[in-house]
Amino acid sequence: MAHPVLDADPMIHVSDLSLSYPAHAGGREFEAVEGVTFAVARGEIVALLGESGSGKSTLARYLAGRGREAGEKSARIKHTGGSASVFDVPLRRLGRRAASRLTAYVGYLAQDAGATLTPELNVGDILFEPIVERSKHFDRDALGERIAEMMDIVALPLAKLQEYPYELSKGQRQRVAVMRALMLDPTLLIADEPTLGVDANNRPKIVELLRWYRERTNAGMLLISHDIGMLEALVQDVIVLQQGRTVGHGDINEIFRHADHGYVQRLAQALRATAYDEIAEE
Ligand SMILES: Nc1ncnc2c1ncn2[C@@H]1O[C@H](COP(=O)(O)OP(=O)(O)OP(=O)(O)O)[C@@H](O)[C@H]1O
Repeated sequence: MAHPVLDADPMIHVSDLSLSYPAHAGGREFEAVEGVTFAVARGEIVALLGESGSGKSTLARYLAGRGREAGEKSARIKHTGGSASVFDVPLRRLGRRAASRLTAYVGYLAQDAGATLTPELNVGDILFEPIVERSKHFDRDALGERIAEMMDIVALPLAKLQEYPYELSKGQRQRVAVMRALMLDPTLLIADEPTLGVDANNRPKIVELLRWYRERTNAGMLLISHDIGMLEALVQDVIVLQQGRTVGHGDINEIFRHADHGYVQRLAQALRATAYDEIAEE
């Protein structure tokens, strides 16, 4: 069984990758990602962009080693072509044990993760949960200090540690979810829309948290985000998907300035317009 090589460079290597959802409810197998090629170098932050339904979440979940984790069979991702590896571990036919070995190092923030926090746990327990699940022996004081530092960065008062998800706003829940994804010190973070549902004033706090984490650990990141503030602060390379295929790939400024694909041009315009709207709001 392949063991994760944590200093592998690139961290993520994807070549001509195709991913499908199985046929269900009388429908056909659906190819969500088609022939995608890219790499994320060690310590690099790359963004995946593209309109709704372009395959971003499918690709992110698969690369996070969670492709077969979905409860329903119909949501399990099938590797139908090409290759993908993370920390030199090939993802095709990844067994359960190999997956759990890999996911110990790959943090994953699912889309809308703030909405799926365990309702019966308070924020403190939600943050400790991944650690407790891994081992009963940990330095509670050191972790407590780290949690306090993260709470400060995302501007959540410490009193919130005692509150339950239903007592928090949507944006507060999302901030807790992002903190939780960092608790196991992932060497690679794959995050699906980390600032989604967070108001414009609080989005920079999530950006700040990711920047802080990255400075501490030099972790690599694959971010799905259309948040222009986040892209500008953290990202250099972007991959643009449309209907499962790559339609742009390269330096963010180059891609947006010299976009030769109509969709990328429209996306760049839309992102600029969003940024201006936000400035106008403030
Ligand atoms: N469980 C599933 N079964 C069949 N098709 C699916 C399933 N989940 C997603 N799809 C389809 O796969 C395609 C890619 O979906 P995906 O969620 O990866 O796109 P996305 O770019 O992340 O979109 P969004 O920005 O809306 O999250 C879509 O056409 C979607 O309808």
